[in-house]
Amino acid sequence: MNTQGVQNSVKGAYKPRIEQRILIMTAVPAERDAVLRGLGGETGFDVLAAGVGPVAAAVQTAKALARAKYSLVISAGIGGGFPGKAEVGSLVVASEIIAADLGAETQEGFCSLEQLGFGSSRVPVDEDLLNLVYETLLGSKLPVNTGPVLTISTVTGTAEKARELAGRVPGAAAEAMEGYGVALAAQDSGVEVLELRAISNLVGPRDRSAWRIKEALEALEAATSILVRVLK
Ligand SMILES: O=C(O)c1cccc(C(=O)CC[C@H]2O[C@@H](n3cnc4c(=O)[nH]cnc43)[C@H](O)[C@@H]2O)c1
Repeated sequence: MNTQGVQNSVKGAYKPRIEQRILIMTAVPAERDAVLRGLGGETGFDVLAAGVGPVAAAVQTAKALARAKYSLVISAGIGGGFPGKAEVGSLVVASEIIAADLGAETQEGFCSLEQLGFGSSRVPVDEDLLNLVYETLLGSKLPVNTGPVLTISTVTGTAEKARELAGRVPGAAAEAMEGYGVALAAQDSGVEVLELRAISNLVGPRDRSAWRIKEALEALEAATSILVRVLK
């Protein structure tokens, strides 16, 4: 928990200590616009489209955090769901934000930053905040799961790679391309972070024609319109 928020022992009791803004980072304008529609003109939120990938996300998040005070940063957008963990059209709230391809390939398999001794490839999510968001969405009857969300720089395009990632991160629910960049910038500023993904496709063999972007953007909008009531 950082110094900008207050928690007590009651589950789901996350409350910003003073009125501060919430920053929502998306990748592309279509995601930003879905979030803005969900917010319905509510004040206290800044919503940005940073570009695709963790580097653009980190750079733009850090710049935004330098411009204003925020109590919370949310990485939001569409994402791929791991088969059996998150269906197309559903939502995933990250329990942990993991840089899944940051490391080294070896003859024995993938070596993470931790294994290489270069720090952490994982950014934790505050448990009370996660519970508040997950339970709110669950209560709203929107299809929602929680689990680790992987950040990758290259969209997974084979069943073999999907199996490798799921094997490496037990319980992995979704993958996307920005969460870890947003999370690292937030962590560096001592601000809490969340990642919310609306599932447009399954992680596995590439079939861009099967991506259900419209449905995912509608789910993102619906989730935002529910969450706006509890996050402020
Ligand atoms: O073409 C469009 O209309 C359109 C509208 C909104 C978003 C897009 C994107 O292509 C966004 C790219 C964005 O999506 C995330 N994403 C979605 N599925 C996956 C996946 O299976 N693996 C990794 N990332 C995924 C990712 O965060 C990209 O930034 C197009």
